[in-house]
Parts: sequence; C-alpha cells; structure tokens
Amino acid sequence: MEQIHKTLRDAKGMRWLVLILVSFTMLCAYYLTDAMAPLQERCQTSLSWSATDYGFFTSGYGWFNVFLLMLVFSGMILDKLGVRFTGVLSIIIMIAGAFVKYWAISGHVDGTFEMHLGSYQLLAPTAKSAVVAGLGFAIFGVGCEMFGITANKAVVRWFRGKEMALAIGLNTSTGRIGTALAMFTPVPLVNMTGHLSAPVILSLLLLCIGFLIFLLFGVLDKKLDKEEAAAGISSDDEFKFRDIIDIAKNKAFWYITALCVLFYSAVFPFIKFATNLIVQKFGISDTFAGYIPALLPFSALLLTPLFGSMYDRRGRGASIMVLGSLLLVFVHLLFSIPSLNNLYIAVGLVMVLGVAFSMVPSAMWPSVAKIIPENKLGTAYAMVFWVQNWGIMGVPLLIGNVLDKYCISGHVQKMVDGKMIEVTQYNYTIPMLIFACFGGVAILFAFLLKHEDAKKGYGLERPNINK
Ligand SMILES: C[C@H](N)C(=O)N[C@@H](CCCCN)C(=O)O
Repeated sequence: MEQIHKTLRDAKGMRWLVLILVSFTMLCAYYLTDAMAPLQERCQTSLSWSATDYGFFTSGYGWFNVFLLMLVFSGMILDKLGVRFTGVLSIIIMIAGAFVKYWAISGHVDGTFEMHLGSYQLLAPTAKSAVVAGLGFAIFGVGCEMFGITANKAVVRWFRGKEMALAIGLNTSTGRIGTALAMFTPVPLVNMTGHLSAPVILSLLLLCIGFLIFLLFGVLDKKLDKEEAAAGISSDDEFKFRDIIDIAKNKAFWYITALCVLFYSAVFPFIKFATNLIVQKFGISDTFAGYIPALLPFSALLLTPLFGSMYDRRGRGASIMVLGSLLLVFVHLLFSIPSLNNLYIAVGLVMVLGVAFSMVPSAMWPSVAKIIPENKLGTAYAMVFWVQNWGIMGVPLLIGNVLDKYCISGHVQKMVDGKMIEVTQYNYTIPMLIFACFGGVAILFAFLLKHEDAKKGYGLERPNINK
C-alpha cells in the first residue's frame, strides 16, 4: 500500500496533538507572569509596597534577559541544542524562579534595601521583599522567554507550509487563557486561603504538570527527527555567530522588532497596572476590578486564532499589524480622558484592546518566519524578544515612578484584615498617554514594514498555506 504520510508532521492529528502539548506549559507560564497583577493593592497593604516597589518588582521579569543577555544565549542554545533540550531547561528555570518569588512574598523577607555606588544612589530604598520577589521574577523571566521562543520554533517546525499562523495563534491563545485566569483567580484565592502567595503556589504546581506534558512532546519530536533523517530531510539547525550578523542586516527584521517592543510596551505593562487603574478611575473594589482587564486576554484568546487563520488563507499580514496598532492608540487615548469614567466604556475599550492584541501578535510572529530562514529562527525570535524585554522591563519602572511622582491624587483609609490602612490613590491620565505614545510610534513602524515588504517581496501580504 502506498505510504500516505511521509512524516509525523504530515499527519494532521499529530500536528495538533503536538500543538496541545507545547501549549499547555505556555498557559502555566503566562499564569504566573500576571498572577500578581490583581494583587497590586494587596502588596501595598500586606507587604508595604509602594507603586514604585510594585513597578520595580514587575520590571524584574526582564532584568536577566536584558542585562545578562540571557535571551540571546537562549536563542543560541535553541538553535544549537534544539527545541526538546531548550524546552526542558526553560521549564526547570521557571520552576526555580517561581520558588524564589514564593519565598519573597510569603513573609520570609522584611525591611528595605538600597544600593549606592560611591555617593551615587543606584537604588532608592525599596522593600526587600520586592527586591527578592523581583529576583525570582527575573529567573522565571529567563525561563519563560526561553520557553516562548522554543514554542514558536517548535510550532513553525511542525506547521510550516500548513496552518502556521493559526497554530502560532492558538499557541498564543493558550497563553492568553493563563493571563485571563491570572486576572480573576488570584484575589479569590488569596481571600480563600489568607495567603498572598497562594497564586504562586498554584503556578508552581501547574508548571510541574507542564513539565511532564512537555516530555510527551519530546517523544513525538524525537520521532519526527528520526523520520526526517531516514527520509534524508536535513534540519540545518547549527547555530553560527554569523547568523546574528545576517539577521541584523535585515531592515524588515528591525521594523518588526521595533513594532514588537512598542506594541507590547503598551499592552503587557498596561495589564500589570490595569486592575489598579480600574479601581482608581472607575471606583470599584479590586475583587471585581480584575474581571475587566481579564476581558482583554479573553477576547484575544478567541480572536488570535481567527486572525491567524485569516492570515494563513488570505494573507494581509502587514496590513493586520497596521490596523492593530491603530486600535491600540485609539483605546489608550480614550482611557486617558478623565471624564470617560463609565464602567461600560471601560469594558468596551478593553474588548477593543483585545482585538488589537489579537491582530498584531497573530500576524507578527508568523511574519518573522517569512523574513528569516528557519535555521536562524530561534536566534531571530530571541533577538526580537530581547529588544521587547527592554520595554517589558523598563515601562513598568517608568509607570510606577510616574505614578508616585506625578499622579498621586489622595489617600484613603481602608479596612484590611481588621486593620485600618492608608491606601494611596492615583490618577492614570499621564500613564495612559505614555502608553498611547508607544502605540503612535508603533503605527509608524507597521507602515515601514509594509513598505519594506512591498519592496523586497517577503510575502507578508500573501497567504501562508501552500496550495
Ligand atoms: C512575552 C513574550 N516575549 C512574548 O512576546 N509573547 C508573545 C508571543 C507569544 C508567541 C507564542 N507562540 C505574546 O503575544 O504573548
């Protein structure tokens, strides 16, 4: 009988099974990434964190990726040692980071910390628990980003020439489920258990399950390797330093990277402050306020695969990115208007932001694979993520500082655990204008990318599926 499937990746069921296996860990990783976001005010009352402390801790995610170039090394490891090794390593790193974070916020660390270089103050007095939690988040961030590029490369390997953008979209969507869960489960979990660290413990458990599931992916991926070797399909995976130079010479690569850092700087850090924004601007308790930002990943999780599938079948990747960036600016500008403080408006704006947050990622990540050849893809994704991490790290710091310096609108007394505590109130107009500015510049790079594609013919406006 004639052999129908040449390799495992030609079997549709296998491809989708692989996607499920790779995506579950994504959910776990994204849950922990945002699990502290609804707890900003709780950190203020339980750990005495200011907005600056919270911003400092949040920025921790990018410290090692950015300053120690861990992301660049991750890309090299990925292209040299492959998706299986890198995936396992990344999950172990995430578990280690999550543990440190748990330690820091579960009452083991007290006092403040400051750092000087001679007479120059490098770090103003910061809650020690925020510093240690930031270190844990920094370790976790290395693993999480390493896993992100690994997942991208694994999905491209299994889906190239097939439903690539849909698959990347679904993988991203699974991550969004994690983000959505992180928006509305932490406060009830803390209320139920009485422990601020309960969501982190849950994440640790989820990551251990993710580890086991990823091992199953490893078995299938190894089988694919063997089949490809037997069929004489070579995977030219070896990393060479020249790859970095080749990638860096590509103009379209830099446009997409600039678009990435600007777009994500206006979304991920926004998520970190969104619950508090809703509490402050729309006057509802943090228990319910987290449900509104949760709509963002919810709508994105439904729409990302939809736009991915549109891109696969109809093309128009560059145009999707332009439109997504326009929507982003529209939303942030409206959020910045103080008189627009009706809750329905907040819900509507978050939903529209969800559309933008679906359009740009669903087109951006498959587009990188059209600009850069597969054997350099791990390094290319790592370089994009590295630049993006500057934003993920720097913007929360910026916003936290801006809030404490320019946006304090008053103080209120709140009853927490039977004690009256003073809670600082913030006006979010300036932070929202900052987010809108990032979006404005992102539009410019989206247009530049579209223009470069028209010139060089990368096919960003063409469908991904080979007919
Ligand atoms: C935070 C991370 N560096 C990132 O950029 N995540 C993206 C891309 C995920 C691609 C998953 N296949 C996101 O949109 O979450």
